[in-house]
Amino acid sequence: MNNIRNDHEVARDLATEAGQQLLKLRAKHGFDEPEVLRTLGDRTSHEFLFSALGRLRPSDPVLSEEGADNEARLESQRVWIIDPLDGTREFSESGRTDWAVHVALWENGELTAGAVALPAQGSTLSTVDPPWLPEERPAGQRLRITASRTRSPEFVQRMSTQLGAEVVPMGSAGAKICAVLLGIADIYVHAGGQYEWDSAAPVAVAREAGLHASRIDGSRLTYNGEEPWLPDILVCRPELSGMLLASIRDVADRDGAGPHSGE
Ligand SMILES: Nc1ncnc2c1ncn2[C@@H]1O[C@H](COP(=O)(O)O)[C@@H](OP(=O)(O)O)[C@H]1O
Ligand SMILES: [Mg+2]
Repeated sequence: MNNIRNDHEVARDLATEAGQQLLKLRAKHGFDEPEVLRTLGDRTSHEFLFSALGRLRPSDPVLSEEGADNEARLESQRVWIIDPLDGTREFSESGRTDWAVHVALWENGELTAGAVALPAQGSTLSTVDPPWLPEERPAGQRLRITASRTRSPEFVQRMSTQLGAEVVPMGSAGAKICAVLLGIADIYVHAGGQYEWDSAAPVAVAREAGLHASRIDGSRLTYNGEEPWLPDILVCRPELSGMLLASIRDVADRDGAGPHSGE
């Protein structure tokens, strides 16, 4: 890690290294005991990231899915928000590549750096060099909405019918936001529950690349709150956001689900 120069590179290198450790763990343990593999994966990655950040950025508190909350973060101007293993369920299933490691930096109210490692896809997307978004979607292509494989909001099906869109089920918030960044999907929508660490790093990269990222009522995603609960999110190409927010209002209100039904 001699080449670390700035926060963007710290995020990228640590997420990538944690991902390598997770790949080794999968290779060593196999998939016969998924519960054991999940627990080991969460713990190994958390311990690596927590101790590396403690060494490289000793003054910065860390908010982690796997760590006890550190109240110092509420007074700090810099906080690392990490999800050591996003898509834990998929990590423990043989052959799946939709799981990720998230490392983000929050400074004075904004996400300023972030990286999402997709170890089983052999890549890390980060604010060092965010992916380039094509200026336009290919003409005539059907919209593709990626949503949770296992906890997709009820309104996604109605939304896809209304928009004539295809639904692409996938695990991990990070993998889904990367799918939008890589042009595999056009939209990621989630509602009903999530935490800051599930979206902080991928949202940092998505914003840097020029994507829209907001709550599903169009309001700001805010991080390092007293409660790290951030239950819904929309990520998409910027020119789609107005139309999608209107569609969500329409389909989510129809059954009384409302944009913030998960809170
Ligand atoms: N209703 C809910 N409540 C809390 N967390 C949720 C949730 N739905 C999804 N998540 C979290 O969001 C991440 C992506 O979910 P999904 O794969 O279903 O899209 C997962 O993170 P972890 O894998 O880190 O636990 C999952 O736990
Ligand atoms: Mg997560």
